[in-house]
Amino acid sequence: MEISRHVYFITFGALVTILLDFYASFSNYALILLTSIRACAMIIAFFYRVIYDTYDAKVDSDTKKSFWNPFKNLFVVIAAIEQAFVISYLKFSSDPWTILFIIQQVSMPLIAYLWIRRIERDDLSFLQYAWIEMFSSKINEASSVQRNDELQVLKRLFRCSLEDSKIVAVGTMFLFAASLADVFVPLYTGRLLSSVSFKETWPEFKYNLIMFIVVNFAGGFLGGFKMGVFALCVSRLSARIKAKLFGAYLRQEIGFFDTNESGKLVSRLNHDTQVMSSTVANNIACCAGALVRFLGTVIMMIKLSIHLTIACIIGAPLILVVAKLCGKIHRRISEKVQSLTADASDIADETIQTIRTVRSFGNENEELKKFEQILQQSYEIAVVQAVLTAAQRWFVDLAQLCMSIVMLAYGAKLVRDNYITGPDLLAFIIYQLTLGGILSDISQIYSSLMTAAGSSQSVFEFVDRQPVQKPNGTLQPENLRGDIEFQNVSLVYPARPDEIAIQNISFKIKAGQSCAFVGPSGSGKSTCINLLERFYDPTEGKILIDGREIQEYDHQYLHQKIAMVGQEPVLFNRTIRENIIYALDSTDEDKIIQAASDANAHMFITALTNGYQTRCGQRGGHLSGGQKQRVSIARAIVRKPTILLLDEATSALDPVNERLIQDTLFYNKDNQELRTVLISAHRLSSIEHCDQIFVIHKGHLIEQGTHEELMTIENGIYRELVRRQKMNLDDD
Ligand SMILES: Nc1ncnc2c1ncn2[C@@H]1O[C@H](COP(=O)(O)OP(=O)(O)OP(=O)(O)O)[C@@H](O)[C@H]1O
Repeated sequence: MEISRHVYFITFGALVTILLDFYASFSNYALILLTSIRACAMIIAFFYRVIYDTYDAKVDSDTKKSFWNPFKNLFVVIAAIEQAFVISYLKFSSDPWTILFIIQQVSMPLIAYLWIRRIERDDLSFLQYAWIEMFSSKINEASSVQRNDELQVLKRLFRCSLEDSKIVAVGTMFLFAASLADVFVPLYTGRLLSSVSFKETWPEFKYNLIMFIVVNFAGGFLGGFKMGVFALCVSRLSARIKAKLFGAYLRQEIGFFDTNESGKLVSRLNHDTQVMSSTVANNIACCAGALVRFLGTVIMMIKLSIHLTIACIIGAPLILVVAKLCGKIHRRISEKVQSLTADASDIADETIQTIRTVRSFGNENEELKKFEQILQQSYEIAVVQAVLTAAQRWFVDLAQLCMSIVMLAYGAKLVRDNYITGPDLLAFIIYQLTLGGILSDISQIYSSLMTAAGSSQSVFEFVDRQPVQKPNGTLQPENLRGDIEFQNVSLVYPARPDEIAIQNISFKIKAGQSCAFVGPSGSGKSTCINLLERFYDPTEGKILIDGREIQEYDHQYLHQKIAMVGQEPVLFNRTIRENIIYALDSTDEDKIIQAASDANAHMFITALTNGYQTRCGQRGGHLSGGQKQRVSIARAIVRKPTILLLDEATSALDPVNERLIQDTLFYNKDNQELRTVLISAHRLSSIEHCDQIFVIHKGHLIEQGTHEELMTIENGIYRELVRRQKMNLDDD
């Protein structure tokens, strides 16, 4: 059915009810007045709608809603007050017609309100809609698609927690038992209080006292167990999700890390997974508990007095409307506070990470000022938030107080008319207050479940993400010779999809050769080396090692045979020894010392107080640039690679040391063979002796040959680079 037809249908139904109300309330002027106002409002809205739908179908639905919403809310409020009047003037009896009439009166405005909202939004089921309507505080933010997604995500999260089904079952048992005990607390509190105030007999007082102690003790005791068990679930779930997410990160291709900042990924890992696990375990538990308590409380209230229960249900929307209105503003403000807090922590994080740069520019005060500015902004918003929190509390309390006054006045009338006893009225009032608490609990549970769904969605997206790289093969030949071939290789980096980093590059390197990539900065030298490490797969073309495509090889095998020392060698915050043997199962001490000696690092390491046990600091920050380079060279050669990739690996060393190390690098002492070595270097004097030199310029391979051959090319780039370097000119 179209939206407008729904509206006509509802409006027509409401008009019929109004006529019925006129008929029922002919002797009451206040009621006639209210009914008339409602009727006028409805008629105006009805014709407005007809005109709108007929003549101005082009007007966007938001504009229509902005007109329709106040009317609709007005109907509901007036209808609720009107129904309250109608009921208060009824002569209550328990005959089915009266009950039917009451149900119709109570349900009509609620149903109309819910349906109108439903049709204005998305095609949700009535129950889904009722749930969102009653408890959502972010009505306009999410589309139905999102809500369905959120529901799916929550279901999946729930399934994840079911892996601990036994623990969850025990927790749920305690939860139901504790909630059941809680249901009886108001009853016996009321009875105990009234046995004191109405001076009941000692046995009655004793019974109420014992029951009061029993239900309170049982509620607290079982509740404690429940909390403990669910806390266990939270930590198990959190550990599982964290491990899954971390595993998913490690599976991704390097391009993924180019496009997703590490801070964001770490925050997902630490913060979002925690939010997910704690919210789902705690809130699903709380939700189940709250529903048990809600049902129990309503049943007890009906048992104590059906009249008061109905009056209470009529008033409840008023409190919900107030709470929801404040909640909406509150949420917006807290989002702003959260984003400012995140900004502040970003600045702090970045400044601490780059403290050396900040210090070298003497920019500490500016950074502090920036930080303080954001703190000030978030403080100002926090003040508004504090005022609003107070106002919200005040409004909700006021609404509750009004409700309580009405209930007490109406309750007193019922006591006078002998519909309810004094002690039961007291118990009822306590139940009514408890119900308010439960409703607000449920609304908070809903909000935090939605927050958890938001966090989970992005976490699951990462968990499900399949790396956009060809899967690794299984090839593990016993001997890898070390022949390399590039066939028309091109690469576009994922972070820069519009630029070609290298294009149509082809060359062959024989096993045991040493080759160098040279060219101006940014020309694509490191890119060629990265491709051999399989950090990226070529966008076009093939890379062959010993005649087989690089992706056919097993991942672990390939990285045992190919070692790389990068431009900015990264060491782990572990000991030097641990850094050298990184990713190796076992290495005897002699081999470690041999590798360190070959990398010309043994001397400086043994000169340190703790020798090989010296810790390197974060990213190797406790060592000098040259020391870091030498430790990482040792790390590369200790595994006796068949192919060694050196990307500016000796740039921080003096020429004498550089030459010394290079001589040992080309030779694989294990099998007494030369190894294939690829060097990317700016210092051209260090690569003159290489078997082949590839000159790369703007992503193209433009010259290739030995030093001597390249020096003979007239106007050749290599020759020009050598000339400029000899004259100490910049090579860019
Ligand atoms: N991860 C990346 N994402 C996007 N673009 C990149 C990435 N790495 C390099 N580039 C770009 O690719 C081009 C080639 O870079 P590459 O690092 O291969 O140059 P290079 O010749 O090694 O330079 P240098 O001598 O300065 O190290 C450059 O334009 C660079 O900006």
